[in-house]
Amino acid sequence: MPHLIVLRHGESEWNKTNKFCGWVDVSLSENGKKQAERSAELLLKQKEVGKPDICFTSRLTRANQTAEIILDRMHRLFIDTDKTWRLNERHYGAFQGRDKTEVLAEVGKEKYMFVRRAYTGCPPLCDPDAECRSLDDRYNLDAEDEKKLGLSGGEMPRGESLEMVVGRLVPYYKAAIEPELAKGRTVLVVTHGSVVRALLKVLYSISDDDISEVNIPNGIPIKIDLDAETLKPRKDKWEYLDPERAKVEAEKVRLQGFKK
Ligand SMILES: O=C(O)[C@H](O)COP(=O)(O)O
Repeated sequence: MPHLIVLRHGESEWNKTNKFCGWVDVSLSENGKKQAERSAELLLKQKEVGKPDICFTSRLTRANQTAEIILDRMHRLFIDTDKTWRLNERHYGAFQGRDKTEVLAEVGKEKYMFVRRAYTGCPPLCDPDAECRSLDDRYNLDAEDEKKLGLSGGEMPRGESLEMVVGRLVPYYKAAIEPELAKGRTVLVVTHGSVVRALLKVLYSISDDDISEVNIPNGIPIKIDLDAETLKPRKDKWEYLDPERAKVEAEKVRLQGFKK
């Protein structure tokens, strides 16, 4: 039976300092590294799932570090690890680098939560020559793989809604990730909060309204057992490998910016 293991990276330095991050390439905090270690421990206990056969991650350091820590602890550093911009966090546009509490005070609670969690919520766009777009060389790194997969990334984003993340994720999921699951493999996807939300929305047919209530904690794996034929989830709800901690941490994510 194919297994999909999905998680958001461990706490980043900017998660810790309450800043919007998006495509800015920051590292894990020490706590984030510990969360990655704990994720590996949780996965090692999942005897029926077995160890990952292949890993997919983003072009951002915080996710790559998390993946490397997990694979190292599971003695699976030798497996293929595919990196792609399509698993990057949503681009947070002109909010990137800004303090969440300051943005909340500036735009008000309704707009703040609309941008963060509404399906169509999009931050103000960043300047075309903004620092964060220095990723474009790595973005171009994917050009060859994109061509092989029959994908074309188009213009680099300057700010994304969750709807836009779904739009750039799904073609990649179908072209690169699903074929691995169709082989009955265990696939590890180490990515970002918005991408996990996008994937859950598609896999569990979560409505555009209901997805705004979904918050993703740092560094707690979600195990999704898939039907071998349809590659759809066998259960109607995803399960965290540490459900109690996930509930507490997800609420903290929702409240980011409201408490200093
Ligand atoms: O990119 C970021 O700022 C965070 O990882 C996600 O932030 P959010 O939970 O406010 O969307």
